[in-house]
Amino acid sequence: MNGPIDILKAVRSFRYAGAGIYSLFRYENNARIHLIACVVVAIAGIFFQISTIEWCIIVIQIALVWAAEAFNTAIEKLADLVSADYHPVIKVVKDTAAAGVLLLAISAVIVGGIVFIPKILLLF
Ligand SMILES: Nc1ncnc2c1ncn2[C@@H]1O[C@H](COP(=O)(O)OP(=O)(O)OP(=O)(O)O)[C@@H](O)[C@H]1O
Repeated sequence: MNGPIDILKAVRSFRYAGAGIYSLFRYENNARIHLIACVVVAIAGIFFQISTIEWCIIVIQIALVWAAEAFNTAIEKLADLVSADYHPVIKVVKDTAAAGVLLLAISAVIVGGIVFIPKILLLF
C-alpha cells in the first residue's frame, strides 16, 4: 500500500474479522465445544488462583486452538465450494486441516493437565 495508513480500512477489516468470529461460534459445533472448554478452564483458573504466567500460557493455548479451528473452518468451506462431490484430494485437504486442530487441542489438554492436575490433587 502507498500513502498514509487508512484507519477506516483497518476498522472495516476488524468488522469483517468480527463477523468471522461470530459465524465460527454461531454455526460450528467444534468451535462451540472449544468455547465451553474455555469457560470451564477460566472458572478452574479463578478457583485455583493460577499464577500470571499460567494464565498467559493458557490464554495462548486457547487462542491457538480457536485460530486453528477458524483456519480449519475456512479451508472446509473453500473445499466444499471447490468440490461438492467426493474427491481424494479434498479428503487429504480436509483431514490435514483437521489434524492441525487436533494437534493443538492435544497440546492444550496436556498444558491443562500440567497446570491443574497438581492443584486438583492437593484438594484430596
Ligand atoms: N468432498 C469431499 N471429498 C472427500 N472427502 C470428503 C469430502 N467432504 C468431506 N470429506 C471427508 O469427510 C470428513 C468430514 O468432512 P466435513 O466437511 O463434514 O467436516 P466436519 O469435520 O464434519 O466439519 P463440519 O461438520 O464443521 O463441516 C473430512 O475430513 C474428509 O475426510
